[in-house]
Amino acid sequence: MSAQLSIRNLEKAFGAVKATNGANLELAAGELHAIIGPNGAGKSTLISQIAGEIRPDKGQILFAGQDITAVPAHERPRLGLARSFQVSQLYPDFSLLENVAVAIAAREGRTFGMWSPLGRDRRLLDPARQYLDQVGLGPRAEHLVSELSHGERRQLELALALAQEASVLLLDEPMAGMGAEESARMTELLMSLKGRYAILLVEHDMDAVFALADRITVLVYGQTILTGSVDEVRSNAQVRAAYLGEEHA
Ligand SMILES: Nc1ncnc2c1ncn2[C@@H]1O[C@H](COP(=O)(O)OP(=O)(O)OP(=O)(O)O)[C@@H](O)[C@H]1O
Repeated sequence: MSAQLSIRNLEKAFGAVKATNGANLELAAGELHAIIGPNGAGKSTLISQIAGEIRPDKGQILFAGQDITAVPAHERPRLGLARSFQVSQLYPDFSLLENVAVAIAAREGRTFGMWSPLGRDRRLLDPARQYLDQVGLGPRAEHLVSELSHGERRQLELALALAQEASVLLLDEPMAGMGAEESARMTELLMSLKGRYAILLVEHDMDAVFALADRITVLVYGQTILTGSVDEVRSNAQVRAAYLGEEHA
C-alpha cells in the first residue's frame, strides 16, 4: 500500500497537557482509516495538525511523500488535502447550490463579491449540483442553508469537502449530534465514497466505524497505541479495557 499521508512521531503540548504525544499513522490511497479513542485522547488536535491549523511541536506530516509539516492550512487543499468545512462558516441565506459554487470559485482562486451573479454561472453551478447529488442533497439544491436539518448540514459539509477536489478527506465526527436514521444515511454516504478518496475519519459512533473502516488506529493520551483491522481492534484486550467496554467487543 502506498502511503498518501504519513504522520511520524507527532507531538503537541498545550501547557502541561500533551495532547499529541507520539502519534504515528499511515493513510493509504483509497483507504478509509478511522481514528478512535476516549474523550480528550487528542483526536481533534491530531486532525487540526494534519489540516495545518495547529503547528506540531515535533514530528513530521508527509503528504504523497512531501513534507508538509510547515505548509500553511490554506495551501493544503490545493495539494489535495481537504478538511470538511464547518457549516457555521457558510452563508445561511444563500442556497446550497450557491454555497457549493462559492467553494468551487474559492478553490479555483476566483474573486467574487456578494453582488456577483454567482447564481447564474453554469461553470460553477453544474459541478456544484453534481457534488450535491453525490451527498444526496440534489433535491434540496435550491433551498437555503438555514432551512436544513442537522443531518443535512453535515451532508452539505461533506459536499463542500468534495468540492475541494482533494484526494484525502479529513472528517472530524461527521455523525456528531445525529439520530440513528441520520447516522445510517451518513454511513451509507461515506460507503459510497470509499475507494475514491483516502479518508481519515474521527468518529465516536462505533457501529459506523466498524461498518466503514479498512483500518482503525486507536489513540490514547495523544499516543497511537494500535493500528489494525476492525477485527484486530475489536478483539484487542487493551482497547477493550481502555475504550470499547463490552458493548462493542
Ligand atoms: N487549544 C487548546 N488549549 C489547551 N488545551 C487543549 C486545546 N485543545 C485541546 N486541548 C486539550 O488537549 C487534549 C486533547 O483534546 P482533543 O480535543 O484533541 O481530544 P479529542 O480526542 O478530540 O476529544 P473528544 O473526543 O472529546 O472530541 C484535551 O486534554 C484538551 O483539553
